[in-house]
Amino acid sequence: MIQAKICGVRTPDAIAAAVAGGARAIGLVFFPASPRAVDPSFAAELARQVPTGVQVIGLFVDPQNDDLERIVGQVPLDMVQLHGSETPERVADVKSRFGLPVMKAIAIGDAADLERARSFELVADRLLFDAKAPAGVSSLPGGNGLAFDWTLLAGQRWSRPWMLAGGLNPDNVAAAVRASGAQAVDVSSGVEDRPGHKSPAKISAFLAALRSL
Ligand SMILES: O=C(O)c1ccccc1NCC(=O)[C@H](O)[C@H](O)COP(=O)(O)O
Repeated sequence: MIQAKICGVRTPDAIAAAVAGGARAIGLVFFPASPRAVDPSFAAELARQVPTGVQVIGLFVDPQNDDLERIVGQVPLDMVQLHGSETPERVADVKSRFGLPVMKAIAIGDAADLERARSFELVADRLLFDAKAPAGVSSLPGGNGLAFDWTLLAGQRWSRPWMLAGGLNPDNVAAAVRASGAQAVDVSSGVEDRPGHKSPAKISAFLAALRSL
């Protein structure tokens, strides 16, 4: 089955639906401006409900070291996701300071953005290709429910595992996988009833669509 990460989870029933449907990772958002943000003590409770074998990934946007230290010390994370304007050097720094693998999110609009992504290929443990945030409309660099041209990824070879994200939902994820060649996908708003409110039914439908591939 294509691997799936359900991002921006804030409730035990969303975790249960993700795990039951075969998700390989859940994402906890530590970006205060997000409607999906969780505080670290609650995040630690949620993380403890995630069974071994399902990764818990902490999402940060241009984090300060003291914020990372506080959260990584409190929440049992398997991986850090950097979703801001972090450089390759900063990715390497976070990896060595905190001893956790790092997934770097890269906003894709055109082929030039894929070339930019190459600079992270040897330093990040995983890459996540997401749509660009709409200029002047959203203050969030991710979780905007927007897709990019999936065919930009077709035929590209990467030395690190990568995930496709951006505007995926139960109705389009199969087409997105076919068009991009993705072996792993990430979803947030496409499995919500409204921003920050995950729908267990939509999570189940999303994962069922992947199982049918
Ligand atoms: O989800 C958020 O609120 C968020 C906030 C700030 C930075 C990144 C954020 N989400 C990142 C993700 O990994 C999302 O799953 C990804 O952007 C796809 O989102 P969507 O298009 O809503 O499925």
